[in-house]
Amino acid sequence: MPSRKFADGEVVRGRWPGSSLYYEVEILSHDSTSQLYTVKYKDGTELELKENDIKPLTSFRQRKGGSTSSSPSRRRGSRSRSRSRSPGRPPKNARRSASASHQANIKEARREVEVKLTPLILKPFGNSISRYNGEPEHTERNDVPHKNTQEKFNLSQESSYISTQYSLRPRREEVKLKEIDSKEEKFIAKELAVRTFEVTPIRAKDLEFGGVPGVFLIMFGLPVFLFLLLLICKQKDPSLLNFPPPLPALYELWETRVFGVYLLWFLIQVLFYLLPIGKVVEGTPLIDGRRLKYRLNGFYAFILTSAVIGASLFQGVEFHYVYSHFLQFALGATVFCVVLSVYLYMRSLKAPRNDLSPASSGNAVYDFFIGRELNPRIGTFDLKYFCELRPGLIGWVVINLVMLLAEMKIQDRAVPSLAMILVNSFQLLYVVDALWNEEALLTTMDIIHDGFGFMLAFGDLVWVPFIYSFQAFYLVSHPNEVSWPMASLIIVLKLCGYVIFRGANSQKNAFRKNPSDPKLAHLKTIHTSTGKNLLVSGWWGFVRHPNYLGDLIMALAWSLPCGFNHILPYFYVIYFTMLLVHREARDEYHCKKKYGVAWEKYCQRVPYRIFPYIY
Ligand SMILES: NC(=O)C1=CN([C@@H]2O[C@H](COP(=O)(O)OP(=O)(O)OC[C@H]3O[C@@H](n4cnc5c(N)ncnc54)[C@H](OP(=O)(O)O)[C@@H]3O)[C@@H](O)[C@H]2O)C=CC1
Ligand SMILES: CC(C)CCC[C@@H](C)[C@H]1CC=C2C3=C(CC[C@@]21C)[C@@]1(C)CC[C@H](O)C(C)(C)[C@@H]1CC3
Repeated sequence: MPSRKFADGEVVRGRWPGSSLYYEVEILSHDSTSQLYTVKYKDGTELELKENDIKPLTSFRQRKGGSTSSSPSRRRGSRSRSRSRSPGRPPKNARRSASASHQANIKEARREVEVKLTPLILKPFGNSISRYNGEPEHTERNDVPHKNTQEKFNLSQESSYISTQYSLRPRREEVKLKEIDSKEEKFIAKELAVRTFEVTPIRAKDLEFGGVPGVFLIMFGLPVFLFLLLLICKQKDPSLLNFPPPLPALYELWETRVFGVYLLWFLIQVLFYLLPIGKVVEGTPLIDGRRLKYRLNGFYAFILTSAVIGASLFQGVEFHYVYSHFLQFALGATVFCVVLSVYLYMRSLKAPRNDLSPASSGNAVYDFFIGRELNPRIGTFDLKYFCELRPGLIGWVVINLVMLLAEMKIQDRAVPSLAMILVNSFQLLYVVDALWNEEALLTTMDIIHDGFGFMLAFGDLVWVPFIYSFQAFYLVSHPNEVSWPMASLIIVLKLCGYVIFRGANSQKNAFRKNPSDPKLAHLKTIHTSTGKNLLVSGWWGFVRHPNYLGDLIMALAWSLPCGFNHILPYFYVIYFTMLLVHREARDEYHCKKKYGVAWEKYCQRVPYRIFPYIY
């Protein structure tokens, strides 16, 4: 195995890609396969460099007097606003490295020529995000001259869908110099673009969910856990202190007829998805700049499903069958999800590199879980997008209705209990809201970052319908009478959660769609070097994930109608807190990589992640 020249932690000088400029960097790691070093610039930018592009500090001659540019960022003087923002361009008065002395003429020439580089942004939702939003005295830009402010040129794959390229606009005519300048800039821009669009599998240390052992455990543990929960919940005394009931053998749970009903449900949803109704929108730009088209007809699918369910009830279809075969349905959905995951993994092996998810790692087990392909499609049929909102989410509402009918039947009630009505209506609102705001799904981590594999297939098709309906399932065999004053308090809590959840999501979506929306003009923002801004006031100035806070408050309101006799109905709140805390950490990691210094500034301005003054 070839030996490495530089050790981890060593401070050296690394060449900025595409230029002949060297900046102080720290060696983070070395990949013996690709022979690349991961280095960190002073502003936090992490890049992979070849050994040839790294020099020991001692090989640089220091010049007295000049200010040192110690990162790809440039400290700008008074006229620097109109000058290049290229990482390869040296700052005015910047010290020159000895190794870059052959560039001297070019650099001298640059002093005479003013060149303006304008970031070309690949626009999410077709709106420019390069415009600065907000009043100057209320906002801060991280690209104005500032002692500690450095530009960050993020080349990570996460940021690639908003890649920043550079166009040159010479202000004065100086043909020769302009040519030299433009040649070098074009080269830098090309290299940046190439690197930006590169899909490199993530290294083992970056694997999420506890890496391979973690995802292995989740894949086997979660289905078992699901069946245990459902079995415990069916017991007369569903206390967790009781000995858990034994899991039935798989053949006892398997019913081909149930599986047939499940497939029929799935196919009906496919049919509704394919209906040419609803507007077509473009998703966020992909790694290669392409933007996929999505038809927004989830709400119509819900209306049509409601019509079919209503007609079936009218025809006397026995919905109790779903309740009495609930475990069998859960098994049918799990089997379907495993088959789907195998198909997704197999087809991903033939997928072009650009179609792979940034989360994929190259490890078969991990990729089977997280999903290798980002947007698997059969023609225009987007499998992930379809599964995320249709069979599982709408299925959840239908299951809740089944539980409501089962409660009336089993408890011999003329009308459903207030607790059941509360749970049903709260969760109906949540699902309808998701379908009504379907376009917002296109900017979620699931669509942009995670591939479509076992995790989302199981989450969408099994976990959501069979676990999210758990409160209603619990109430069928464990009635709880809720007083009207208590119900009023729970309704207020639910509405508070909903206002925060919807307000935060809508504010962010509107801002991402059109940052210069006059309705958002009062909001303060931080500018980032990707061209995208971050909101620092409004909901996003309250905590860093106000939408998670709202979601969690709603989750509590869904459980409270079940009373306080058992912890079981609170399982959802506990699980969801863990999910969102973990999700927040994942998002934080990606945003830090994407926005660097600007994200750190945001964290200083908005110190709490989800719960104000707590976390
Ligand atoms: N019921 C359930 O089981 C689940 C529900 N959810 C819900 O789904 C919704 C979407 O969640 P999720 O995709 O995780 O994440 P978010 O909708 O919170 O999106 C996070 C992204 O928002 C952008 N962002 C972060 N901070 C700011 C800011 N200050 N200003 C502007 N943009 C910012 C960043 O992306 P960029 O800058 O690139 O735009 C970041 O990556 C949430 O409401 C969540 O509660 C999520 C998981 C499970
Ligand atoms: C069990 C696994 C380890 C984890 C599974 C997680 C999934 C259940 C969730 C991941 C993200 C989700 C979203 C929603 C439902 C749950 C899953 C699939 C969502 C569709 C719920 C409705 C919201 O309004 C939303 C914002 C559209 C949600 C998007 C994310």
